[in-house]
Amino acid sequence: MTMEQVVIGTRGSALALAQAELTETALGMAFPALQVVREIIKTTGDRRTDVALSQVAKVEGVLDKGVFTKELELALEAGTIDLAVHSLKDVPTVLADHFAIAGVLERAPIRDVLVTKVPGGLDTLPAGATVGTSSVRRAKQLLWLRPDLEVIDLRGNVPTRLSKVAGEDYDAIMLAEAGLVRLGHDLSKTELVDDVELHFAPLAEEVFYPAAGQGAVGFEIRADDADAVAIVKAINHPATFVRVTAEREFLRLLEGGCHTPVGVFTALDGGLITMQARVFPEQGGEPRTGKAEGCDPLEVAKELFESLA
Ligand SMILES: NCc1[nH]cc(CCC(=O)O)c1CC(=O)O
Repeated sequence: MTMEQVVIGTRGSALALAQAELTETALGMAFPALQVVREIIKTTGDRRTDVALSQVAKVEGVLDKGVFTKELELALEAGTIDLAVHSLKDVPTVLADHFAIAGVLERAPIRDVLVTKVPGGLDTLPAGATVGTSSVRRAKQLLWLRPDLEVIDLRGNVPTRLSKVAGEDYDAIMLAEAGLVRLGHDLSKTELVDDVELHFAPLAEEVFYPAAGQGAVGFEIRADDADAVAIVKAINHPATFVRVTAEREFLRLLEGGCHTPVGVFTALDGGLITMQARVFPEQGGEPRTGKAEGCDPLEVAKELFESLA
């Protein structure tokens, strides 16, 4: 990139575009003279809405997840973009050496939300209700908290999924609060979708553990692009960066050994990081939960990992 112009790469979903716009606004405020160009890139995850998300990586041979990020990395590599805007929870915890996450936006809420056709929350869903999600983390926790529920795979971007819960196949679905809020939904009200009234029930993170990095937007750049590093540092939100660094490090340590569903979240109070995790064994059974505290994100992650290992 030049210091006159930066090309940002984004997926084309409504949420991705909303996040690209937040990024452009932040860049515009920090660098009024900088020309910001937007390049929309389709990823494997956007093309393959026909297969369950957990299968996309296998079918398409995309290693280490990366189903929503690989094409953006290819564009970074090719120099067609200088900065990739990602939902951080979709970014693999291990990047090639020539890439880096140089900064993040201020985090949106981290909770998961149950979207239902009858008012109420997870406790009041009728026995045997069907809940749509494509996340193994959400599926495991749902069935652990409510073994009577039926979890059904559900793909598509946020507006598509809202439309699906309004239909007949699902009594409820789960979505990230961050995505809903960034798309302008007001969770304190009911909402009419396809003439059906939908209710939003955010689940406290201590009840339903979010994904590492949930609600955060991360900026990936070429590690040797000093100009890109500098502009990203200028719009970085340090408190969010500390929290997501801890969460992603915890996930990275776990992934070294196995591929298990995990929920993890942090809080930051002054300089003190508190991290809690819920890890489901691969073979099924009761999850392990743990908590660690400290001031260094990598150390907190390591301590929690070791206490659960
Ligand atoms: N590809 C799924 C994805 N990646 C990021 C978000 C929402 C925003 C976030 O959690 O940061 C979503 C949708 C969802 O989980 O409901």
